[in-house]
Amino acid sequence: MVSIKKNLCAKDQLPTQAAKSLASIIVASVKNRGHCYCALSGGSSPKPMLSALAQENLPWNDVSFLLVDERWSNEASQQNISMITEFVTQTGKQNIDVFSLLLETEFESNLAACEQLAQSLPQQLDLVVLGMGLDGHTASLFPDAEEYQSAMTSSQRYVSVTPPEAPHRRISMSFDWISRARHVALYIPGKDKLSCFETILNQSESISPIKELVLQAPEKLTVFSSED
Ligand SMILES: O=C1O[C@H](COP(=O)(O)O)[C@@H](O)[C@H](O)[C@H]1O
Repeated sequence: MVSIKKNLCAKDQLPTQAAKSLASIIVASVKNRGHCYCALSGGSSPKPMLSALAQENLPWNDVSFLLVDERWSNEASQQNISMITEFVTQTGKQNIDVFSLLLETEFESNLAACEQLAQSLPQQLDLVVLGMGLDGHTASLFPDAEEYQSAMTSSQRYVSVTPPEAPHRRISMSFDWISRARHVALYIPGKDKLSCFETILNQSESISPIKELVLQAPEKLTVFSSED
């Protein structure tokens, strides 16, 4: 099996430790290239880590944040952008660059607007922070969605995905854009997510965007998790 970097620690230490590692990637990107483009995932797991990241001494005005994926919902509590807005508020800094994926009122024209926005950003992002659902999806690349294969092979930067089980239609970074990033962090706190990750990797027949990432870009990937 391919070897990947794994940062495992106690669950209560994970948010701070992961935030410190991600902060050093952000600082190095700004030092080397003058700016850092960082894509963040939604869901509930990253919240404590983002609160810790907000306390780091970062060159905030040289960082742009965008979303790995978004849920097509009118309810703010369901939208991934709410989590980033909260994170930015926690930094206490003004004028941090954040790109929303909720730009238009109709889904297809919104997707086109997201793509246009994404095309104005670098082809190689500096850092993409992924999460993972216990069904094995990452970003909004759901293996059981009809659009899965096209989302995995599309050269568009954002794609449309309709998960059959999970709520809301989604706008997701394509596998292609994710896998081009300089660094990809997979933030999966807790033993359930860690064991789901290991099962996916060990099952020869599993269809999974995470397995594809491990196979196609292992050198970019760092897994942050905990065994408790
Ligand atoms: O729906 C989503 O789920 C995953 C995992 O979320 P979590 O609540 O288990 O942390 C997330 O990475 C993704 O961005 C989100 O849209």
